[in-house]
Amino acid sequence: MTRKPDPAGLKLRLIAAQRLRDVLRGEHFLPLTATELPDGRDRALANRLITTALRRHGQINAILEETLAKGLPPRSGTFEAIVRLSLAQLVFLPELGAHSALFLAVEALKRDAKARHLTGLMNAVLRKAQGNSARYGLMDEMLLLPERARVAWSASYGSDVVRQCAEALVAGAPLDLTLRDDDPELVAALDAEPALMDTVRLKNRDRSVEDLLGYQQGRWWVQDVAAAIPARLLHLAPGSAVLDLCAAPGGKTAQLSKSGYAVTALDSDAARLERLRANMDRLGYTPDIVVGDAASFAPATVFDGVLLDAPCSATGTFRRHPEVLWHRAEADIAGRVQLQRSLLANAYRCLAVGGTLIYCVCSLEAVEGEDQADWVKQALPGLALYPVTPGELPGLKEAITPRGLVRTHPGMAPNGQTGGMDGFFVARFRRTR
Ligand SMILES: C[S@@+](CC[C@H](N)C(=O)[O-])C[C@H]1O[C@@H](n2cnc3c(N)ncnc32)[C@H](O)[C@@H]1O
Repeated sequence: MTRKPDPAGLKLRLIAAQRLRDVLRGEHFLPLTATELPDGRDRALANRLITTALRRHGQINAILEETLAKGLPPRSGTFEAIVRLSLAQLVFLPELGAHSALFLAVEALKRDAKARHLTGLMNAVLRKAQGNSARYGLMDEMLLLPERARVAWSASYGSDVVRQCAEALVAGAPLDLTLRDDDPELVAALDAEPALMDTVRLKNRDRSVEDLLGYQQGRWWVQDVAAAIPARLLHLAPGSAVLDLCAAPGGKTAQLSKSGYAVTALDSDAARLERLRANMDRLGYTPDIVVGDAASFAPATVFDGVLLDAPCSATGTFRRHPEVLWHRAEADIAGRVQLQRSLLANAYRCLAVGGTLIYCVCSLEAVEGEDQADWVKQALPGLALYPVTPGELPGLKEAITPRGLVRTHPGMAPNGQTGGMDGFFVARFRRTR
């Protein structure tokens, strides 16, 4: 007996469900690649379903609460991933058609021995959601954010910014590039617009990063406009010795190299440093590369500048990694705060008297940002705050706080641009003794 061929669209949903399941279990979201799903249209659709399910995670939680009286069935294989992908399609991507969402959800479930007994439940949930899809489509945007983030961000920035963050979560992020050289012809050919200093923003993007003009020749690197701010604030003389702690994959190493500094790039993750090395080879920069622990690294000679881009909750990157919002609990943010303090203390030891330290995190949590600047004041008295002035960030004065710290969030954009920016915090210090 010959087996019936799989219905069209099933394979991509099975692969998407696997990827979403991994992310729900705590992995970082990486879009499916051509190796995983060679057909470009299938791949684009699978990635769209996953990203919609992740961006709408909070609203889908509310739908599941209403439609699953007893909650998610335990030990049910891919059930949760499939129901989330199907709700994403049914409610938030109606142009893809309801029929395929319902039919392929059940077909996908039948392929999973741990979940195939739940086809009745899947049908019931999706039919209820279909009946209510107009109402679900208009759900409160605030449901998009977990309560922890809503409360913490409201306290730090006010409710308007929280709403802007919710809107930015749905909108996603544009692609920003930092240019290796002043290159107006390249900017025009890329259909990009100047965003801030040597950062440009692509207006349209119809291909993968590697296929964009100038990538292979190392004429730019991908870096959100907010992420490009910290390295610009060092202002040292060319040739100065600069230590880039926590450097991989090297966006800031490339900027420091471009400024003409003698750069040492350190990271504890050897595999990520290999990516840094490949990036520097492509761009033609030659920093010293060191595998080491930034909390205990003891250089033979101190540095004129240290940039500490500390490991953090990464909640400022939620437009590209919506899962960070749901993976970060209070306790693990507190763990990162302690790690950041030990890295700050060692960054101070690595810095020459008179040298400049930049501390930054891609986080929207004040405990990892503004509060750390307060901690430095009382715990590391040899470091004095060296305020950032409005003239240093033309077109982005609103990001500079009265104390001279830099705070960006997705509701901001430089020079009247649209498309927002990552949430970043930057503090600059000088070693006084
Ligand atoms: C925010 S990422 C750095 C991004 C990088 N600066 C850039 O601009 O491309 C944080 C990095 O910290 C590294 N890291 C975490 N703990 C570390 C430690 N104790 N010592 C050195 N690096 C560490 C991670 O491996 C990761 O590459």
